[in-house]
Amino acid sequence: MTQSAQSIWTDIERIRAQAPLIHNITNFVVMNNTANALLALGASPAMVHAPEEVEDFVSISSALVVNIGTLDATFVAGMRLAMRQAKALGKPIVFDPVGVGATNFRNQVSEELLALAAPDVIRGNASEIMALAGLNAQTKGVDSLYGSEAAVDAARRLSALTGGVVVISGATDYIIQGEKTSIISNGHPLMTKVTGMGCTATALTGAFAAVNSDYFQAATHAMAVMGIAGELAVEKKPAPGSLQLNFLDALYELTEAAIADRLQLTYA
Ligand SMILES: Nc1ncnc2c1ncn2[C@@H]1O[C@H](COP(=O)(O)OP(=O)(O)OP(=O)(O)O)[C@@H](O)[C@H]1O
Ligand SMILES: Cc1ncsc1CCO
Ligand SMILES: [Mg+2]
Repeated sequence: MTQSAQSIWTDIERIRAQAPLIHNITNFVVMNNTANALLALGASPAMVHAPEEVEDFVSISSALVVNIGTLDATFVAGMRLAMRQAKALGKPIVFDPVGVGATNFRNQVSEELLALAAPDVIRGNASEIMALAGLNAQTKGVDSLYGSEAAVDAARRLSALTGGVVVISGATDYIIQGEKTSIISNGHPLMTKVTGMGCTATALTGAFAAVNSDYFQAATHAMAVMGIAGELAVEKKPAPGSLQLNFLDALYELTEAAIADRLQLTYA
């Protein structure tokens, strides 16, 4: 048993024991998927975005996940209030810049939110991380046009700017903070055929950040679990509908042995 597998398992046991309340302001597409993934992992999700109540909700939650996938002015108002409150209370903030680079609205809102309350973890695909770092990156709506390795320099600059962790997901996941880099090579290409697997990675990162205040470790653990659960699900049946269901079962049934057997984690 490697130390890394043990440390991932310790976090999963904490999540299962504590069932931390994870406050999600997320998009209409993935609300159901990410709530179910958080439940299967052992956390307690709530999808709460009304500006009238987000501050109260942040104060009873263990982490805040903000995802800009289906943005409008009301969502933005809720995100501002929630992120400011999370900062004031020292709760971890995980940010998913879905589709940033595709429109000026997404670019402006992301820039404003980052300046308002620097996220502890940002998770995006390569196009999103490059766009967020100020590069004029090409994006195809919410899908990446680049491999994750193309965004490593951008992620490092973004991490220097926020002081937080930046995760680039893809065939290989890079988790970057300052000079530190961890690399997860788990996962399966079929995962791109289910909507919101990236958003799910972000939501799970919220659960790990709720139980592990070393956010570099928390993000690394979340990406490892994401990839391993994806592999287990594809092995049950390699098709998108089944993958979506079997992924939840894999999260729920995950064992320390499966993590130790499959973990593909290196540090650079
Ligand atoms: N080609 C691939 N090979 C192996 N695993 C992959 C591949 N592409 C994605 N994954 C897995 O899927 C996870 C989600 O990453 P992806 O980069 O596809 O998110 P995304 O583009 O933000 O998705 P979405 O916007 O739909 O939520 C990765 O962390 C990884 O585990
Ligand atoms: C498909 C889609 N469109 C807006 S958000 C979202 C979920 C995947 O990012
Ligand atoms: Mg995405």
